[in-house]
Amino acid sequence: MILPILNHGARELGIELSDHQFDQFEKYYHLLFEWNKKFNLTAVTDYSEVQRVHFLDSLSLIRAGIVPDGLRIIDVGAGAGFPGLPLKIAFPQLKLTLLEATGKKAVFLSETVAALDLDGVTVLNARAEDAARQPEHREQYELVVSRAVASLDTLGELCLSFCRVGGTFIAYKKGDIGNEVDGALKAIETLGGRLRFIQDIALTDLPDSRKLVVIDKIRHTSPEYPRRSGLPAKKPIS
Ligand SMILES: C[S@@+](CC[C@H](N)C(=O)[O-])C[C@H]1O[C@@H](n2cnc3c(N)ncnc32)[C@H](O)[C@@H]1O
Repeated sequence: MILPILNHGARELGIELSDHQFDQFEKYYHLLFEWNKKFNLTAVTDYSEVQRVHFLDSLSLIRAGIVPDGLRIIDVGAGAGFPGLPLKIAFPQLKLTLLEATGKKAVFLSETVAALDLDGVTVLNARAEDAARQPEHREQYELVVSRAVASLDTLGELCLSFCRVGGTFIAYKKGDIGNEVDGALKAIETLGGRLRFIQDIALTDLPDSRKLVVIDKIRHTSPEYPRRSGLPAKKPIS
């Protein structure tokens, strides 16, 4: 089964998917659709739209010049699995942690990982503020990704302490983010990061000004961060 929009967009990104990988995406779509009847996992359930705004958008990461295969990666606030799970399907060698605070979403993620027979995936039902203090997660990841979780200043605090020095944090964003990025520079610097660049996605099937904010981790994050649960969103570092 070939998902036509995903197929077209993946090729535009230079990603060649096998029949098995298309089958996994197809199964993922059906699980999302079925679970969404009982729990609100996503507002987007149309077959074409899921391929565009969930699957393809997730894979657009490689426009940042990073091929994630083999990397240790964490998706902070994974929700129904975006962008982490499409990346894992497309790049099976990566070692993925899906971090999600809401219990029922974490159950969906665990069941989907099992149904798709994916190995090397850990589902962590926790808040970022707590998980980032655990030694097995703190500064352990070469790549940290997050989409639609918080504004960049808050997100920096939730994400940068997972990233090892020399690693990369990539935030998926959309629209005019100039002010948001300017307002987050102090927080990023305080947390040991440095903005490298902002990459426009500009795919034929994703024309709505999506962007990747690419941040290098250049110094250790001070142990005082992240602050206790809720504070990064309530009082972003400024
Ligand atoms: C709008 S959803 C986006 C989900 C997914 N990343 C996507 O793009 O479809 C935000 C998710 O982040 C989770 N979240 C928010 N704050 C979090 C935190 N501090 N730690 C862990 N998860 C968090 C929420 O439970 C929710 O599932």
